Amino acid sequence: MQNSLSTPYLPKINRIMLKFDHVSKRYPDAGDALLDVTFHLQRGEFAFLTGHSGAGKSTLLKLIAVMERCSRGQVLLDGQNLNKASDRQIPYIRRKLGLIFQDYKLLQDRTVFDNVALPLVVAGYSHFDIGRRVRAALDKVGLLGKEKKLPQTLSGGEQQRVGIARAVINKPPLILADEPTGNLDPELSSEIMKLFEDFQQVGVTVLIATHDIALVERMGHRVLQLDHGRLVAS
Ligand SMILES: Nc1ncnc2c1ncn2[C@@H]1O[C@H](COP(=O)(O)OP(=O)(O)OP(=O)(O)O)[C@@H](O)[C@H]1O
Repeated sequence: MQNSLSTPYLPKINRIMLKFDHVSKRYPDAGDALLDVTFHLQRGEFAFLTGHSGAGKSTLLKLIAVMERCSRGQVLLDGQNLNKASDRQIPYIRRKLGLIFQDYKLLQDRTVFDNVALPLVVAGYSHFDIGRRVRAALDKVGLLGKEKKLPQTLSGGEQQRVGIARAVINKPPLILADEPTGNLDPELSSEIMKLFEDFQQVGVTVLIATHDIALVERMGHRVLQLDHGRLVAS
């Protein structure tokens, strides 16, 4: 029998952040975009997702963000079965994710501050908390002096940093990035990747889809490789 004194009152933490269990995805009137994909990411892992154009990288990320649902198998995010998630639960699931895109997806008529603040405004944070947290996030990505600028006055690398600050402002446990350095030169790409590594250092799980094989090889992290929807290396 277990001694209750030896059992600390800790919240249950799933060591597995993300699990794909025999996942397939078929789009109507198209072939299988993913076929029998099985892997998992431990909390705090850093992995790249690679593969040719059309291999299924974006589809895999969309299943995690519940922008698409799988046709077979199961996707579990932090222990939650996403197949069973109701539409009402989707905003709460997405708060666990920091989503980063190749084209930054910034609001061009809003300042850097407003772009980064957006998730906190939506979540109902106080004015005081928003100011404090936005400045801390901008400091982290090296943009503290640029809070009043409009995105189009910034370089590509700076705009992506704004996108990253916005993605991490809610302290999500999982960062998903789809070709985050696709529009950047090698030096800026390395700087952005260094930022992702900094988040991993504090326990965040990171999954980055990229075509940039040279960058992937240079960084030496785990690689999940898709080929025509099948996972051929993990
Ligand atoms: N909404 C959709 N409807 C129908 N087919 C789709 C849809 N989205 C993707 N596909 C198809 O699924 C396959 C995988 O596409 P996906 O965008 O996931 O690949 P990818 O590896 O991200 O490619 P890229 O590197 O070019 O972005 C492709 O054959 C694509 O044409």
